Amino acid sequence: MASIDYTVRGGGPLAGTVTVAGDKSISHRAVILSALAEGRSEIAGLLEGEDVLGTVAAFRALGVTIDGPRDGRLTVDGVGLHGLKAPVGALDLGNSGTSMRLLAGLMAAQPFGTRLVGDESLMRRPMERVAAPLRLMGAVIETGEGGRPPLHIVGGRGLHAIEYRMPMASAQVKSAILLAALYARGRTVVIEPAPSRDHSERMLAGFGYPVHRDGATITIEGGAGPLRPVQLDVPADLSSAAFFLVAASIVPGSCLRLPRVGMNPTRRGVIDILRAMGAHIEAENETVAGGEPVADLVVRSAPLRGIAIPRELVPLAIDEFPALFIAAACAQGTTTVRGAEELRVKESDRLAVMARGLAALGVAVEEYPDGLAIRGTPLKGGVIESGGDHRVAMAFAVAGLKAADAVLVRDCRNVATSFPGFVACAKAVGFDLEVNAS
Ligand SMILES: O=C(O)C1=C[C@@H](OP(=O)(O)O)[C@@H](O)[C@H](O)C1
Ligand SMILES: C=C(OP(=O)(O)O)C(=O)O
Repeated sequence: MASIDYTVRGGGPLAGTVTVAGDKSISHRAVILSALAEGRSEIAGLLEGEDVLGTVAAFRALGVTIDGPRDGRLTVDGVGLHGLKAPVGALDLGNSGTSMRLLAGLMAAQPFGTRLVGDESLMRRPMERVAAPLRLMGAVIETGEGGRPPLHIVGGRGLHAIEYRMPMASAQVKSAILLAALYARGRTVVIEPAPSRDHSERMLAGFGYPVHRDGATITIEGGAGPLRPVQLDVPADLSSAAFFLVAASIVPGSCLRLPRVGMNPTRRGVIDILRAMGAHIEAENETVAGGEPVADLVVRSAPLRGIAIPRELVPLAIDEFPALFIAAACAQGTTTVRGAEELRVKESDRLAVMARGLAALGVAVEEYPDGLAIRGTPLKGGVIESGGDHRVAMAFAVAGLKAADAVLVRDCRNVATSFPGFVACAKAVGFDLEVNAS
């Protein structure tokens, strides 16, 4: 398959409104819980990115009738908690860690077996983190070599509740356990080492299923009733908005408006970090959509300064580090992040791939096992290997706005997994961005 490359050149101020697509994490969960509800749910604002389309395809293969998506609208005829059917063949979840880990939890509780596979990147990602707690619940799961996919899940095991202290802050692990716990005998307790995104807890409650939180402890009782279908509006994805928050901050004279962006406190670390660096971001028209806080964001360019990013903000901004590293490269002084070793097991090793790319643009970067130190430097042009990682590709497209010469970003096809409209949005507000197939 031809590689999709971006060429970005520096330019004038960015201006206008960017309507970023629906939140990826919330979209996955909306599809999953709608499929398990008793009756028809209607979702608006769904992300039509490949990752979410993979989750939709998986539920069709599990016997759920789903209409759409069209213009972000999806109608799901939920089959109830016990209505899924055995799929024919393996479920291929493409590039999506969220799909594989959440489905592992759900499939562990089904009366039939399943096999979960993915693309080259997903087949390298760690899966023992979900398999281990699910086995403690009574599931039988085989992982591939080194605890990686494929996942072979033997069905027909009655699960029982556990009390589980998670070793890392991971919403995917937490959500896999919560989905399995819907079917488990007894009361499951999950304890988080630090807050991770809480969309699953919020959405389960929205579908009428009781979930209790007390500090770091989440409690859920198996068999506590059906999920009731809903009408749900997915907010715009702050993780996609982050590229534009950084872009407008670093290009002098810029001002962008981003409507209806998700502002969940367990997601908004990127705003707190950028503000601490001196960014000018305002939230207007704050309201609630689909059980999630949303706001219109207005960002204006501002001189940024390097900071030591507080460790407690790391899980709250985990997907935004590629964008934040570009902000750091354009800031005055040095920015350090530590405690971010999870970045090594995303779609790529985001610490290594970002460090290499920044170095290619002339930035002084020091790499630690769990972080980076980046000294702000005027960027030169160059060629960047994205490692097939959508967030790395978009981050370096933003860097191109500030580089002295063109920045060529290779292997950008996977931008379609999380933000298929990225190029159109970027061009509409003034990016000088060319797409080439090589
Ligand atoms: O639950 C989710 O929707 C996600 C959780 C995070 O992963 P971890 O659970 O591995 O931290 C994040 O990086 C991913 O993009 C989406
Ligand atoms: C890590 C990410 O997604 P996933 O784990 O679902 O592949 C991401 O979107 O940055």
